[in-house]
Amino acid sequence: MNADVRNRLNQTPEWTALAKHREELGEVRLRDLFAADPGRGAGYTLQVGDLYIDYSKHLVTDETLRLLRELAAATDVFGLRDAMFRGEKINTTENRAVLHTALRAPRDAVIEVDGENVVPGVHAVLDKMAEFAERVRSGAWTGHTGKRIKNVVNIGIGGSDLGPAMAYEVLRSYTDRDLTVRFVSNVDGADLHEATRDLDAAETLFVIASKTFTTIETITNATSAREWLLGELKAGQEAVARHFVALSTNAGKVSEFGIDTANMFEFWDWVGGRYSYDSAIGLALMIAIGPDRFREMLDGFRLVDEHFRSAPAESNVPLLLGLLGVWYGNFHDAQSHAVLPYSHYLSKFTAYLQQLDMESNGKYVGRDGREVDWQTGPVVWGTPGTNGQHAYYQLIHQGTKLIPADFIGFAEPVTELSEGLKAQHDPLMANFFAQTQALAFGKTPDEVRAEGVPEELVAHKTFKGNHPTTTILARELTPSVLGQLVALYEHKVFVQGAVWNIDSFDQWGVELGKVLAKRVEPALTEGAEVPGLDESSKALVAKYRELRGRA
Ligand SMILES: O=P(O)(O)OC[C@H]1O[C@](O)(CO)[C@@H](O)[C@@H]1O
Repeated sequence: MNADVRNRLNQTPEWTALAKHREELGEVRLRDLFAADPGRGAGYTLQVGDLYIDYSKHLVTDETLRLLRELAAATDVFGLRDAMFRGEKINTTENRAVLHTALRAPRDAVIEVDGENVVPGVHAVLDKMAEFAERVRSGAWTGHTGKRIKNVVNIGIGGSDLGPAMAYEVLRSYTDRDLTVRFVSNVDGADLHEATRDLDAAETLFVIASKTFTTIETITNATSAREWLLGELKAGQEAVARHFVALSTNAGKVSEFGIDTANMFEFWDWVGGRYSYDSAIGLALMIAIGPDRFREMLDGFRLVDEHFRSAPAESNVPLLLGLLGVWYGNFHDAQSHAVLPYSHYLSKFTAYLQQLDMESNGKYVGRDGREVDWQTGPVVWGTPGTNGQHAYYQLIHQGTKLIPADFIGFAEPVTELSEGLKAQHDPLMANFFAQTQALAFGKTPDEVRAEGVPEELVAHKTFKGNHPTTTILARELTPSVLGQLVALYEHKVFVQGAVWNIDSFDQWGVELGKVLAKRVEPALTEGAEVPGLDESSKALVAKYRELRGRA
């Protein structure tokens, strides 16, 4: 499709057909869709790897899905997908390939960037990580004073934090429980303070994770961590080598910081920060769960990569999930998307997805540099479901907004729970199934009346239902299943960016704030004049200085 036509996405026949179809469907009711097709519950489902996907509770018909697939074909989603897998530079604003899929490619795969096969490098780093992780886990790697490492503190932010921190939580029951693993991201000194205050520096390894190794928050925290360590050990610079390793693409900056590049685990500019936790950025995770589990996780990623690459449009799960998001965002004016896991271990999963999705698709400029005039990425939010039920589910059930949601749950509790605690799994999952049922089918006024509810309360106790959800169900939360889930969302985000014609792999929107913070800081510390500072910010800075006794 040529660029001009492409930029007028909402004037293409495929888009117009969807808009017309939406009008014709009107207020289609899930109750009616199920009544008309008793096979819908079992029929509107797909399987990818261990993930069973139920999309029956969506406001769609076969015709909706067909039209959405036509939009995907017209926007050449699969063409862009193939270009990504081939290593073409589809991140055009940064002139980079997008190859997180190469991070989980098998050893014998050949994926070229600028004529060079990147797969041997990927496996060389994985092997180096595995060797190091085993040395730490076995006690062979010791600190400066000869003590065994018992604590690992990952310092990084954004993609250099959220992924490994999330995965560490998810796979906690697979971790070495004798190791303390913590994640520090915030430049607020309280974060590092709380992470280190009860640790013995002689037993602590800092993993400095930064793709660029220039991110102010990370370098500031790493510098403070080094001061803390040297102060606690009463040692000189020579102690750094046993207590600091770096995960980065920037060897120059790593050695400038004082970390021996022999202790650096490399990755590449074709790995986006938010797509990086299965690269060297996962080192702290690998130390925690061990190399074998880490590789199982990579296998899970690969399984979904292969599915995305080869499954036909009708059964391609990332394509389906991406298109459902387009349906609600562009044809129902939904502004947000909730991800609601029914697993305590997935407590950081939605926070991780926020960066993955919102930093990727939160854009109003298209690939051609022109402003788009259609909605792009949604606000992604959510927390573990049962907690949400007692907080914000009221709004999902009876509020005025349409909030499509993903429900993620597991048939089995984690193995290490006691029998008593395992017994809590059925009540947990009863909530899981009950909620999507209530959201979809609600409760009619007549059903409420039949319960003898006084007439003045009938409206209050009525649930309109028709709230769309996807249910993702797997037997057990394993490393492989985590990899499958993450790859599923990565590719879903990809599909949406492709349809909307935006570059999902840059993040220019985070730059302005960084530049302004640098300019404002001298005003806070020294009262320096900041040229061009607006009146509101000036007054706020003055108030800050007054409150800190600096005025
Ligand atoms: O790994 P780095 O280079 O420190 O960057 C951290 C994060 O900062 C960002 O660039 C946003 O500011 C993210 O995309 C990235 O994950």
